Amino acid sequence: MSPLLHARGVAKTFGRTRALRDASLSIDAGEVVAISGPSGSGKSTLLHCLAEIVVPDEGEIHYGGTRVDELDEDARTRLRREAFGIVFQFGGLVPELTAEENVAVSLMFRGTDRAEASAAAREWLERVGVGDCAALRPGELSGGQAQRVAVARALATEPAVIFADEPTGALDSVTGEEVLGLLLGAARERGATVVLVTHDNRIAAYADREVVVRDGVVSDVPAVAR
Ligand SMILES: Nc1ncnc2c1ncn2[C@@H]1O[C@H](COP(=O)(O)OP(=O)(O)OP(=O)(O)O)[C@@H](O)[C@H]1O
Repeated sequence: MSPLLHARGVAKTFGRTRALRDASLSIDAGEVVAISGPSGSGKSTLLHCLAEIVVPDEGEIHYGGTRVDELDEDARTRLRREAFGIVFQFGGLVPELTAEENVAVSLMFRGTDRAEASAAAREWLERVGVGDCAALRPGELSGGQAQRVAVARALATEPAVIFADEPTGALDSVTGEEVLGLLLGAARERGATVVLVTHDNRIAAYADREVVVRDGVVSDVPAVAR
């Protein structure tokens, strides 16, 4: 079986910084993979390349057997909206929108009408334990509440892959583990794939597999050879 996500020889430079030099990684459908490594080693850049947020300078990214790093911006945006859910360290919620609207918007981008999207958003907020925050804006939420809203937003579209960049990094350890538990519980229930960046060993231990980035290099044994 070919992997769901596959990076081969990916390199990315920002100005004079070589963020990634040679990253190769294969992820199977339904796997929960932690990307760990020292600060500045290129973890987030790798996640952003896999999630089609950043285009690599060299190398290839394949998703579902199709090469996706060469798609144009519109096609990559469509892929992100249709197949991916993304959780950032600080939530990345839109400050002007309420919690409910933040979640509903991701569904509306996919064509769900407003009433249905709002109802689904309220349901997801309930599921992650912040149903009573639906009418609040991100500035009125605690860090843990905001991150639960971000998790609801990422899960609401039922994506095939959830990318999470230090999703618990801004939270205390108990809240962080609760938020991670919600994210992984919902993902595993649906057989979704999760790619999680973390520098925290305790968080990485929740994954099926951990890959380490060092100085922009990742070497990973393809799933078929393990
Ligand atoms: N948009 C950017 N512009 C300029 N430099 C960047 C950009 N993104 C990343 N870098 C640089 O690339 C290198 C790798 O960054 P990256 O964020 O991928 O590392 P990381 O392993 O996720 O780090 P951390 O654990 O500290 O978040 C760093 O030196 C960083 O400063």
